[in-house]
Amino acid sequence: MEKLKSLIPEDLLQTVKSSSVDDLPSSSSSLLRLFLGLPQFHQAVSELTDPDLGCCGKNEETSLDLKRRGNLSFRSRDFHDALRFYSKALRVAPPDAIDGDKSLLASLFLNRANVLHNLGLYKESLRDCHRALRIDPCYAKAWYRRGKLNTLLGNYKDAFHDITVSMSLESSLAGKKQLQNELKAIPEYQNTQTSEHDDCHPSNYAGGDHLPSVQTKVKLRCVSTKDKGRGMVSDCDIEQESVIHIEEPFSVVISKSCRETHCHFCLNELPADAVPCPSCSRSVYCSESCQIQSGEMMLTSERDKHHIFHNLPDDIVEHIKGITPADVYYSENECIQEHQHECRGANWPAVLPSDAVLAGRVIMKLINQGKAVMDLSNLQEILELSHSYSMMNPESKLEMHLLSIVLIWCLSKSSCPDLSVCEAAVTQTIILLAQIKVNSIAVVRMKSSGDFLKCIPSGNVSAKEQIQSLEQIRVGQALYKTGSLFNHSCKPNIHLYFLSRGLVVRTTEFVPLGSPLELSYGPEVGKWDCKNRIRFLEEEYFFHCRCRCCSQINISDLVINGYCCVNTNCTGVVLDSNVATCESSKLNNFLTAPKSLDHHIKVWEKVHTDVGEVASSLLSKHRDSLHIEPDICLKCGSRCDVKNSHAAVNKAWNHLRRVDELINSGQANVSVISDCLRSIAVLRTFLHMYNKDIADAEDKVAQVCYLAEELLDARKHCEASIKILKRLYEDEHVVIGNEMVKLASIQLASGDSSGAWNTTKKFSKIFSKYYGSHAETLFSYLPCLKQEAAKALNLSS
Ligand SMILES: C[S@@+](CC[C@H](N)C(=O)[O-])C[C@H]1O[C@@H](n2cnc3c(N)ncnc32)[C@H](O)[C@@H]1O
Repeated sequence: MEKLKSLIPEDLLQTVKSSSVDDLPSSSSSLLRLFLGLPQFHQAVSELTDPDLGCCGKNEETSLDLKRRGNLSFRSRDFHDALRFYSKALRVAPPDAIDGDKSLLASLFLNRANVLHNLGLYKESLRDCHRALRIDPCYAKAWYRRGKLNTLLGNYKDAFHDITVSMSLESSLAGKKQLQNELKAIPEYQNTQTSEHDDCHPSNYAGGDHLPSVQTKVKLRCVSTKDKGRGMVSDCDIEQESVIHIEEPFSVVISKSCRETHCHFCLNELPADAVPCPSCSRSVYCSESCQIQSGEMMLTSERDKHHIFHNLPDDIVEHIKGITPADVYYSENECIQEHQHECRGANWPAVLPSDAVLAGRVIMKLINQGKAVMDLSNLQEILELSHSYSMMNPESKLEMHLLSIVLIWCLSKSSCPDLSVCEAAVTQTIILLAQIKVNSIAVVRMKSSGDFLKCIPSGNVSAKEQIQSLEQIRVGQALYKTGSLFNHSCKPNIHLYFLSRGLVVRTTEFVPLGSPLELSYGPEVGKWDCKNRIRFLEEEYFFHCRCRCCSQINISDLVINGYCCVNTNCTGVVLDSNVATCESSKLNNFLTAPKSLDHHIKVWEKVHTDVGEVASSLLSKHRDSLHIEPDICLKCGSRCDVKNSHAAVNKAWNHLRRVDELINSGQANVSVISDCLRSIAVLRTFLHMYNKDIADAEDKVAQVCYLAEELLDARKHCEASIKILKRLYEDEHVVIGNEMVKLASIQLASGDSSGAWNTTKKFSKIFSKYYGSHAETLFSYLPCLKQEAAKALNLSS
């Protein structure tokens, strides 16, 4: 991209960078004309579309080499390395390649099945045998391995049939005899289960996560609002914790960082027996059903070899046909085909940013559905999504011009020759990219619990593990057409989460009829102060937030970055100039809007009734003093030197930041704790008691104390952090739930079973408010922590 940018003359560069939506036809056609005439452009795009130049195609030689390396690792019993090599070999193996007298793919699946068997991953191994047999139904060793696995898994009837088929394919007498013995070793199979086949039907996708249904009585409506464009509102009273919306994405693309670890269709974590895309070496799926749903063919043998088994008993032939059907059943309608146009080894989907790949998927979906015309001139009217192109910064505008030209070119060259590379297509794609910026949603998962969950049995802190903490990873980016109609609020009343690639939206409070249903696009009251939230939304989403909390005074915004008063008897708050400017403009807007004389009083009462006892401890009780100025205490009016306080706080933080390194390198000990306590004392001297920095510092100290096995102190500091966070958010905010998970693990470790049990009940209630019955599926350590707490309570009673 940088090379292409350098080819644009200065005047055109300026035209593009300063373009508005109305200028797009002219700026995009000038840029397109320039590029089409430049050999450097053609050179660059041919590298993106030519499968021979790219690195995403199949390659028999590489696959054979990886197979050899896998074999060596297997022989030296390094099963993890062998698994890695065979999985890589599978990704680059061409579907028709032969190794010796066998299909390369079938032999790789079977080799991997052997490795998985040795690693104790029996179900995964069974699935790989199944895959080898679907490609080659006459693969005696695969039938044999399958029989062994089915025996281990207690599927004796299947095991008997598998070994019988293997025996029928075995030519040597000695071999037949050995198999005969294996058959005899299978326990009596009457009334035993049969194995679960790896179901490849598309309706069965996504690692088993099925979307819940929307509560039957819930009604929503899309309305036009004065400040925020269209938005969703409730069309009836809606109870807290109701599922109000579910939706499959219109299009989704996996994050670059998750390409090797997550399924490219459902975005769930990949199992050890992941299946590759049959046409490229880039995409990989958790199962055949995801592979097919993505629009790919499953790897199957084209020849029907079932006649070879004609002299076997009928029930065995049926068994064979059940496992190795000649045709795989799937209907075109059930396939999303979102990946096909990126296949055949072209490099551009691996190189272009996610926004552009997502745009490519949207365009191809609309073309495949017969909705978009070939010059894409009707794209906007089909999608009906909002965008903020004119508000974007000059660099983003230039980037979008370049990306849309490159994308349209790549699509037309690698998969859709009828697509016209013209000004209309480029203009519409630029708008689509702008729509994606504002409307696409990051699909997230909680980090695998296995990475950080160590449920500590009561009274035992021998493991030097960090306290539980919840980390999200961004696994993909998706466009949900209705989901994108929910506006943002810094104090949201709905919460969204994902089951596989499906979106679930839930209310987190009671929502009366006609109220806006709004979620947080990232910033929330309690997380950042008002000016930081506004800045984030302007930079990332290109709009100025008009939610209630960004236009009216609220206590959290006043204290989150506040300083304390110099007067030690005063509990008031002092603001620096940035925060004071933002907060006083909120106050002024509020005061000046209605003109009645009574207004001042009304505002004052409102402030006090809304924020209750905290407000009265922070602000002057005299109506006339309702005035926000930097460096002046809002309660007693004392002047404070915020600059000086700021320097002292920074110094303390530099110290606390170094503590992180010690925690991570496992060097947290008692001397670190006393240093941390000194830093906290500094923070408490200069900052307001509800300043978020103190909560963060307390949290850090709790961590250090926990690692140093000073559990009572760990608990005290964890509780201190929670106390502040409750003031900044609200008692039952999910952030408090997360902190309580930490508190419960400290309580468990210190043997406080009833404390742990009570905390567990509290955080379970909070998580259920946000995630309903999915909480325990999404956070697999929650049931574990609950179980430990219950066990500890029973033991102690
Ligand atoms: C994902 S869309 C939401 C639907 C949009 N209102 C529409 O008409 O299609 C995001 C856009 O909605 C508007 N919006 C959402 N929340 C807002 C808020 N709190 N304040 C101002 N505008 C908001 C902004 O224009 C933003 O770019």
